Amino acid sequence: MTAPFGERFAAAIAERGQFCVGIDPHAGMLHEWGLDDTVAGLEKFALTAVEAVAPYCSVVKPQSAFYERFGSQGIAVLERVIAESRAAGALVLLDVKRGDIGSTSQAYAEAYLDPRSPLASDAITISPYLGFGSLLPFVEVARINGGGLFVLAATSNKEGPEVQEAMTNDEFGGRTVGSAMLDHLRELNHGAHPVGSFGAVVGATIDGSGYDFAINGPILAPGYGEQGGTAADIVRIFGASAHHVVASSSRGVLRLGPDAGAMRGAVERANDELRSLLG
Ligand SMILES: O=c1ccn([C@@H]2O[C@H](COP(=O)(O)O)[C@@H](O)[C@H]2O)c(=O)[nH]1
Repeated sequence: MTAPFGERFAAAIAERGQFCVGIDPHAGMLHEWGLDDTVAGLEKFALTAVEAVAPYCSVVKPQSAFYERFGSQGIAVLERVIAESRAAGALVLLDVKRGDIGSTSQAYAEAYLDPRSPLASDAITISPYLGFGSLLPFVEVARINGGGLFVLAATSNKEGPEVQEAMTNDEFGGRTVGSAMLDHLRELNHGAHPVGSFGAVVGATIDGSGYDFAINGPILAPGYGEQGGTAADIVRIFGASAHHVVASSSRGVLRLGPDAGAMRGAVERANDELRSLLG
């Protein structure tokens, strides 16, 4: 039986560090690598990046949108990215930001977290915009299969605060929407050791004051690198909770390709920097 995601996450970052690489085959990046914006270009790009970084980082985060763009053939490439990243020993966090009414959430959960699915990953990102309760099928399927979830709480983009910093009414605790999501995660992870399986997405670019990040769960911090987030920001934003954070960068690493040594070097530098600041 697969161990709970939280256990596997804690072991992975202890062994390989707190840096996550996003495998995001942007059309412009394919062009920079001298590849065509075709399925063949996508496959070459994504698998070259996986081979260069997956053996050296704890978490690999393919962004589903860049594969979906090519329809079923792009999804077939995503399946290989997932399989080859896992074979290289990295945890795969598929960035799909799914979420719907409960019955549909159930189907999404089975698509990404049931090991019988061709897209089965270690963890996925999910969106709570239909209410946290609508996500409970994801929680059930994750529990059964040892999977992990990362719920959007305080995202890295400048538009996020319109929703995430809106206040809930008294019936729902009179707190910001982002804080409400962190509170739900804290409840789900209560008592888990070494850390729970239910994580938050919190940008490495945000102010962060006003949030309590002690959720006893993993935290994905995208926006590191290209969007301006730094290792110092991880310490500033998360404080004592920083030891459960993976800082994620996509373009910041991929821009160095197709030179595998350069991409691997970027992973090692980021891991070293995070280790020296986070201990
Ligand atoms: O708050 C969020 C949530 C997800 N993302 C995703 O992370 C990467 C960022 O890519 P960079 O090239 O390192 O900027 C991308 O897949 C986003 O969809 C995010 O940026 N912010």
